[in-house]
Amino acid sequence: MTDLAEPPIPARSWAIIDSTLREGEQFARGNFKTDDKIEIARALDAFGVEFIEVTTPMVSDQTRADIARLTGLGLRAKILTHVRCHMDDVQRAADTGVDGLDLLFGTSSFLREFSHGKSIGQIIDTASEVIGWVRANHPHLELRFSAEDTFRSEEADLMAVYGAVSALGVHRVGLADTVGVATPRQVYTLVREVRKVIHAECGIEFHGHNDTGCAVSNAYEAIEAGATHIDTTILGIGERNGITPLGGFLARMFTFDPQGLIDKYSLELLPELDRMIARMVDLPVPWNNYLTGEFAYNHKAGMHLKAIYLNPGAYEAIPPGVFGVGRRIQAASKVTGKHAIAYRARELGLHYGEDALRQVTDHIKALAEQGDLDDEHLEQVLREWVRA
Ligand SMILES: CC(=O)SCCNC(=O)CCNC(=O)[C@H](O)C(C)(C)COP(=O)(O)OP(=O)(O)OC[C@H]1O[C@@H](n2cnc3c(N)ncnc32)[C@H](O)[C@@H]1OP(=O)(O)O
Ligand SMILES: O=C(O)CCC(=O)C(=O)O
Ligand SMILES: [Mg+2]
Repeated sequence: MTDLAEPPIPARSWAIIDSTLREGEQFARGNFKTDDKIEIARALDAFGVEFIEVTTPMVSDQTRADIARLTGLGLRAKILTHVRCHMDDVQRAADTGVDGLDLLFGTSSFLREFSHGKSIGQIIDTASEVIGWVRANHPHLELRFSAEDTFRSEEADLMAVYGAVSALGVHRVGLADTVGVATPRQVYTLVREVRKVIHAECGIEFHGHNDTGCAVSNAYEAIEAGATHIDTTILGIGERNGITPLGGFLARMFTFDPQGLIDKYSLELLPELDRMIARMVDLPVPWNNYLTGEFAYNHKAGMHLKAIYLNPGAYEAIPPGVFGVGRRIQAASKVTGKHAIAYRARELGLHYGEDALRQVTDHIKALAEQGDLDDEHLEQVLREWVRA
């Protein structure tokens, strides 16, 4: 028999930059107050993300004060602020107590024409002034430079910009799929190309929007190609329909390196994180959310249920308990089968012969044609059938 499973990829070293407190503030319903920000930062820290990205202090005095509160919490996670590659912004950001600055400058023709109006040469000149100033005056700060709208930028422009900022000594470069247009193959190829023009210790960060549904797979391909940092937000909140969700990304990575993830993160806290953000943005956790959605571990069809009772791994790629969630068995539907009914009956201390089991199963399937039965109704039918 042919084994269709891909061989596991070797464990790679990567870290999460959670941007719920930056990209998440750009979500339609994201407007976090000081206490919310503290709650989010503490929860992310308890979960174990390595970095927390916060909004630029240029937004307002309140935002600046909030950043100072967050940096004073003594969290284990490093706090980064996301700022334009501009002297005013970095001067304002440098003394907020953050561990690093995530600089960005749009390099696509869209952003060069309609956003900041600078040429590639001017971008490199400004980057050298800004990076030079930070390195001279705040050498402890971790520096990242990202070419916003990377995947609609010219490759030659990108290589010139990344090569220049790497030579100026940034710790990481960022590739941003700002409008969510990149394919996994494009991400893989570009990360490999960028690696060739940056210094050996320079990290590569990937930030992917989900407009075309590729945010998780693009993050995965970035890592495959050698990226070292992935941007996420809780529930994927962000501009438009958001970015790589923390839970979805971890689900993807768990299948390759379960123990690595268990060692690095408090995975069982994920449902609390998702519920916390759902509460703050006043929306439900989506029913089909990765791992924590209401039906993410619902099992219904008879063929599935037979196998699930014997070994849940038969129809689950990831054990739910690791992520602090439970499975739901929906035995009383028209798509159920005799094994599921027998199992539920045994749980209730009821036993049927083969014929009776077939009959009660068919009866339940017929009843369910009018709508699925809840567990109480199923129990009632099973008990009455035994008496009958
Ligand atoms: C894809 C992303 O998510 S990028 C991150 C987006 N984040 C934010 O916008 C953070 C929140 N933003 C804000 O609070 C405000 O936009 C501020 C404080 C940054 C700027 O506010 P304003 O001065 O009122 O400008 P406004 O927002 O209307 O326009 C953006 C300005 O940034 C400039 N700009 C855009 N990108 C860059 C860049 N990488 N470096 C320098 N300047 C830039 C634009 O040219 C424009 O300035 P201009 O009016 O001098 O041409
Ligand atoms: O700074 C970055 O790398 C990402 C900025 C951003 O949010 C985007 O391009 O979508
Ligand atoms: Mg973004």
